[in-house]
Amino acid sequence: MLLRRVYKQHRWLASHVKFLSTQKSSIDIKVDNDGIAILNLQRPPVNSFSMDFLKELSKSLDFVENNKITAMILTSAFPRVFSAGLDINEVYKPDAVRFKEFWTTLQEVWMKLFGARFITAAAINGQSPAGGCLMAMSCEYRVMIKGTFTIGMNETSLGLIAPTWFMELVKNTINVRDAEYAFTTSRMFTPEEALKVRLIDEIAADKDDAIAKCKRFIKKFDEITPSARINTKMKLRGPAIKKLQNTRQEDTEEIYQLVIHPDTQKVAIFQLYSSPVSANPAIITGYDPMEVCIENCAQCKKMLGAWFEGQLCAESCIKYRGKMIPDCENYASISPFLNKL
Ligand SMILES: CC/C=C\C/C=C\C/C=C\C/C=C/C(=O)SCCNC(=O)CCNC(=O)[C@H](O)C(C)(C)COP(=O)(O)OP(=O)(O)OC[C@H]1O[C@@H](n2cnc3c(N)ncnc32)[C@H](O)[C@@H]1OP(=O)(O)O
Repeated sequence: MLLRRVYKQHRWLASHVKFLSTQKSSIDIKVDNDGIAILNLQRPPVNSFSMDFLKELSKSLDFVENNKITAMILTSAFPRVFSAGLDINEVYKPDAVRFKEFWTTLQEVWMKLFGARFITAAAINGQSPAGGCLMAMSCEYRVMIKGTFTIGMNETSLGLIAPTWFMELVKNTINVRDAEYAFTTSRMFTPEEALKVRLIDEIAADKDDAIAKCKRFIKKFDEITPSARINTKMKLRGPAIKKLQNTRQEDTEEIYQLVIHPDTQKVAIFQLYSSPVSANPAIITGYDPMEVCIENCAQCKKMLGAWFEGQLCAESCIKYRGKMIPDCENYASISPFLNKL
């Protein structure tokens, strides 16, 4: 078998991957007996893409490429989340220089993953919104585990517009009508729904089964001449990569302008302060009533959970420019946002 022969050549890799699998590493790489690299993403808590994480991912992809490993499976070490997409901390009040470096790194990682010469598959073992979905979509095959998890492009709900190259990728994977509907409405798909529109290729019972199904896909190439596979993939994917290569600066500038827009920032702050750990009004830098208002909404959401309509509260902060700040312990001030569960 072709893959077995390749594995023999790369048996030594098992002992050489340690440098990428130190305790500090956010990506654990293991090369299995068939010579397939399994990348377990393990950046707590939700594998969100920070600049450092993207750089590590970039190095990991180089490692797979440079060692002529035939195939790679991307998965998550966490039981409920594949990846939460962009790290909100990179989006909230961004420094222009850092953000542009961040986005350039993201473009680079995407081009490496999408244009990888090795076979790529994603074992999606948990939630996969926005950037998490893009990462999976950039692979050649997707298997998602059944359960209450969802996958999709929820950028518009955050006030963001997905980059053109992501839209093109989705349009080339599912049909244009489904893509437009999903992008504009921020629709999140259950595994069954995702399979129906071909956003994913298979559903698995659990992570092991998802990896086994990815391997079954990879095995199909045992019977195919490697150069024919690679050149075909490059012919199909090359134009999209070239297009981004020619427009990288405009793409970065466009996203930066979008990210610093006040409406996007309000959503970003709501997401950030929705965390029980970081919800701390004392952290506020300067007194912006709208900012205080949104932080309080996040605080109340954490206290009251499903009873409280956090997003509605945040929208009201924006609408009334922070003139009516909710106090979680004052029923009158929060009653418009309490639902009737
Ligand atoms: C190869 C190319 C690779 C990548 C391409 C990437 C992007 C480029 C393309 C398109 C644009 C993309 C835009 C985005 O990705 S914007 C980000 C969109 N993400 C979200 O909206 C996800 C928000 N999070 C959630 O919905 C849930 O957290 C999630 C379903 C992921 C998990 O829910 P769960 O109930 O299990 O956990 P939580 O209590 O909600 O969260 C735990 C913990 O994690 C923190 N968290 C969650 N999401 C993020 C994030 N995106 N960034 C940073 N931190 C995040 C959350 O605050 C909690 O923190 P703590 O309370 O401190 O534990």
